[in-house]
Amino acid sequence: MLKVKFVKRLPDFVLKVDLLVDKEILVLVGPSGSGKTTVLECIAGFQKPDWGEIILGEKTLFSSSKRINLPSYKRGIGYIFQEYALFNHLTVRDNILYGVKNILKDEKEKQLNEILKKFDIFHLAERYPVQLSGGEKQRVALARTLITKPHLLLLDEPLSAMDRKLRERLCKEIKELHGQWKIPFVLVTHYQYEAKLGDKVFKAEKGEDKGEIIMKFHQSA
Ligand SMILES: Nc1ncnc2c1ncn2[C@@H]1O[C@H](COP(=O)(O)OP(=O)(O)OP(=O)(O)O)[C@@H](O)[C@H]1O
Repeated sequence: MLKVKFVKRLPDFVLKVDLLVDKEILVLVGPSGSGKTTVLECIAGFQKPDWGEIILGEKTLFSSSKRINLPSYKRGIGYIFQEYALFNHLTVRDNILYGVKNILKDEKEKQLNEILKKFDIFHLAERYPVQLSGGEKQRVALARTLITKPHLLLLDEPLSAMDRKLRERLCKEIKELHGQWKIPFVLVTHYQYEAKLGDKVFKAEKGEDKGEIIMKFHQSA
């Protein structure tokens, strides 16, 4: 279970977030600049809220009252960025192994082979990211993240660079993957069609409170 409740002052508005995510897919929808990436970055530990709490399972990731702010590498979170952020100078194999530390070489190879098979990218292991299609890059990015066994997966507009047909296929893949992994997924998008992936969909809504502009995410029916 992920509990997120925080306030963060941004240059143009105050972002107020209150979300509860079980082992389900939560989608945040909103126009450009509504604070979606900021929500993910606060959960991941790349940005700091001004006030509030972020709790994942039993672990407090952030608490303003308890003065806790775990660094991102201790949060056990996987993050899929907008453009996947693969390392272009590394092969698929080395991209995937990048985050796997402190385990024996044989075990590392075993985990690598398992994940390459699972994502149907075994044949791509020695290729570089520039030699991959958009869908293949997504699978490598997912494999790289999931090999670290995160307790939560954050996806920032994972399908925005794809054509419609591929988007539909990859939407399905994300849904299937979620069924296997059984951890909370939080996906942000400004496309309505990706919202159908969500067990819960929250939409950005602008309001006003005591003369201040507030941005909140409200659950849509
Ligand atoms: N590091 C930062 N410093 C100051 N302002 C920022 C910073 N990052 C984002 N902002 C501002 O915060 C607001 C929310 O940005 P954010 O990137 O979270 O929106 P978004 O909904 O993810 O947008 P998009 O869909 O375009 O990615 C914007 O007004 C943006 O200009």
